[in-house]
Amino acid sequence: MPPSAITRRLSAMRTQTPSGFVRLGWPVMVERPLEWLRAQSVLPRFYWRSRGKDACEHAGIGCAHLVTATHEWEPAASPDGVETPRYFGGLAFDAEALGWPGFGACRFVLPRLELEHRAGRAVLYLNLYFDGRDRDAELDAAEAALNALRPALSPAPLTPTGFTRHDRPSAREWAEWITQATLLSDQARTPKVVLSRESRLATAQPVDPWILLNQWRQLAGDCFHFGFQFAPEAAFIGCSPERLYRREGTRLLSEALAGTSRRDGDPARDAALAAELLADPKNRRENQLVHADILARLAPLSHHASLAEPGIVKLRALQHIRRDIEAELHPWVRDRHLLAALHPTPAVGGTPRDAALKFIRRHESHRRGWYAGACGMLSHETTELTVAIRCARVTAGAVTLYAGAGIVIGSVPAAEWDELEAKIADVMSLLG
Ligand SMILES: C=C(O[C@H]1C=CC=C(C(=O)O)[C@@H]1O)C(=O)O
Ligand SMILES: [Mg+2]
Repeated sequence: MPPSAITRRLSAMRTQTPSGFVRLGWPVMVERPLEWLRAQSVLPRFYWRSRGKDACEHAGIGCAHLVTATHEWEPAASPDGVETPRYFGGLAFDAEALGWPGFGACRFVLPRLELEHRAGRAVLYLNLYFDGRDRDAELDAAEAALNALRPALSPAPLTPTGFTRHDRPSAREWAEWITQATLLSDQARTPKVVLSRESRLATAQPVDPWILLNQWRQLAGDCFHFGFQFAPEAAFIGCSPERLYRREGTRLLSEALAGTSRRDGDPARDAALAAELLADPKNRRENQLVHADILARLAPLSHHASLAEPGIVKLRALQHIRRDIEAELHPWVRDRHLLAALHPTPAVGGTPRDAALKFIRRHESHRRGWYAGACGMLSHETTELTVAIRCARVTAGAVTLYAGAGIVIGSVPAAEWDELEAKIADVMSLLG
């Protein structure tokens, strides 16, 4: 139950004319936001945690305001100018080839209730949005959300479930695509195209997406962790190492994360693999095409942008080349400009963007939906979005995994197929 000061404020609002955005928060005793989220029956439900060991966890339920097109979104400020709303959601990879019922091209939600967990302390926020609304209906909806709150559950293990696996494309089709994409004629048109595979694991018993996410994130330390469930039938979860961008006011952080090799348990061999990766022409090309594109697209939006030296990101089963990008944006730049410029980057689409999208639409028979899209949190002060890779769609009868690989000159079908396997290794190890 919320403290009486909160219920009193809600009652007082019934005799006032509140406007805009109002956020009421109070401390709560919640240790594990995912277990709190799993207990709630209200949809949508979602979870977001940025990369980095000090990142805050966000869990949200219900919807106080929905944005389905980022060009419509103008960040509202509360009347006191202190609190601004935070929206959680994402974009599909390709708005012209959606698939995935219920997700749509763009869906960002201002949660009705938002749990924020930072450094062991949790605060629950109730969000109210009065613009264009009937005051009493908005207050009724807020009170109903509070009455529907349930206490957190205890951590639960993943129920073991057998599955049968079906890949689209098959290894043979994949080899044909790679051959096609690396033909000289296609290389001239699309020097890089990121091709992907859908692996559908049909399960005998339903898998709880939040239990799966909870275990998955423990294998994926230095990653963004996310989950979105808009309707009972389907949830989208994942642990991605890649930042699309983080914007703090006019300061922008982005990165080129592309180029992959496996890891080795022996530290000396692991370091040798990293050195080989940094020196390998095919992997360097994959990465180079990403940072060149991001820098070119940021140029009209920023005063200056800088590119860091290549570094290695070590994940549990693989390592990637990463080059950090930093820019100072012009003051007129909004998230809608950044999204239009940066999404999809050549780390998941290819380059040039339109030619790569055409190649993907022509060859891939599965729908990417939100795989390779962008997801995270939007707000007036800070926006942070991850590139939605290393992810799964969980439905009643299946867990469907997605993985892609950047195809450039020098790509070998069998090696790229192995790269797809390595990219789903963490979640596969949990499903047994
Ligand atoms: C497209 C994916 O990974 C991208 C990110 C890092 C490395 C990549 C690569 O080396 O091919 C991909 O560009 C995916 O995991 O589905
Ligand atoms: Mg690659």
